Amino acid sequence: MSKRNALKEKSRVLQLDRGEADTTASGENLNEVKLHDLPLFSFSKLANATNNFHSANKLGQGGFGPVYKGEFRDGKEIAVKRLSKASRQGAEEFMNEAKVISHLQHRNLVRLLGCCVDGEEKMLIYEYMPNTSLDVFLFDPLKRQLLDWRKRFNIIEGISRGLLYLHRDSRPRIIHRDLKASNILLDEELNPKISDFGMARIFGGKQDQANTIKVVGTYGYMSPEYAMEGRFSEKSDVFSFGVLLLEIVSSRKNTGFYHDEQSLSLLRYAWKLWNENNIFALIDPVISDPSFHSEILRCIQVGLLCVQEFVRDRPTMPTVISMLNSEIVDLPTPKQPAFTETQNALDTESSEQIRENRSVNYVTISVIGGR
Ligand SMILES: Nc1ncnc2c1ncn2[C@@H]1O[C@H](COP(=O)(O)OP(=O)(O)OP(=O)(O)O)[C@@H](O)[C@H]1O
Repeated sequence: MSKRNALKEKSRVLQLDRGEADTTASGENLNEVKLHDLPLFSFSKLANATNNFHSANKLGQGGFGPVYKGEFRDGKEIAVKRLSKASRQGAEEFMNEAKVISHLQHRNLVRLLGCCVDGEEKMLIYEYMPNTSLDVFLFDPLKRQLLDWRKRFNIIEGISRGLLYLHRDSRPRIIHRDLKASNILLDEELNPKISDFGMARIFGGKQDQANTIKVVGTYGYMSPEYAMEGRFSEKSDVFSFGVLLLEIVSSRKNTGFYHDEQSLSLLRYAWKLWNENNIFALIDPVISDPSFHSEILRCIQVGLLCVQEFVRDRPTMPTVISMLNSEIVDLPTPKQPAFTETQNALDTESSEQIRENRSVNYVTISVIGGR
């Protein structure tokens, strides 16, 4: 390799400067990510685009640092995630995100436009999503009225297609592990894009499940086998998708939702209504036009199938899509969802403790895994 090419190659390697390298069992260096074909942006270009990372340009704060809105001279808008130097966890997620998303391209995944590596500075540059994230619409009394049923169904379909791509069509295959409303970004036409791959895992060859003692994810969206045993697979993402689907239909958060004096999670409430033959009561009145009822009911039933307690009972994403499109006409009757029978560890006061342990939006529940 010529000196010039070697230099170019070096600049395409993101490195964490923290002494000894962490490696995987196969010897892969986790502190180094090779970003072939990913455009590099200079620090000065990004500083210009974001008005020197001005606080007025700040879109929010994620697990690995602030996110800024920027605009290039030609008018192209971007979102810049800047790795904050303080957080080691953030640095790991940053490297993971760069590694995972630089391989992916799908219209329902947020697009990574490039990166910046300049001394201590590390940034990832994304297409800008003017409507921010789904939670901002869904859980706001005024904004949710902008989401009629057609738009919501389009969002459900888009997320399911993005997830199908990750599970079955992308190379390598990906388990997202943190699917939730705040990780679904919306473009100008409210089309959904799955984002935040900081916790995603790459699955090789025929691998269909993995274990971890470090459970990362978000309270309310994690499947029982993942939250309690650290076991994750396509089906743990399917569980999160089911929670998300029920949230989209009801405009209610799975967590922090209380019905009457009893505290019921959304899953419990949905299951109660299902058993009382009163499932239409779950539908957000904003979308409750009787002409859509059969389509909405189908979506609720798919959602309930996805959140079933046992992994084997939950559908895969190809089946979910066939069910949503009515290619499968007769849907199975859902069995009991997870976290609905007894007061579960994730559903009682101990969840308060878990919430307190949350750093921004994720939890580390290694205790529940029973090391
Ligand atoms: N491409 C983008 N376009 C517009 N806004 C974005 C974009 N990416 C992120 N944001 C906004 O920036 C904020 C932080 O995003 P980020 O993905 O870093 O963290 P998060 O998902 O909110 O939290 P966590 O990383 O803890 O899960 C969010 O409020 C999101 O709405």
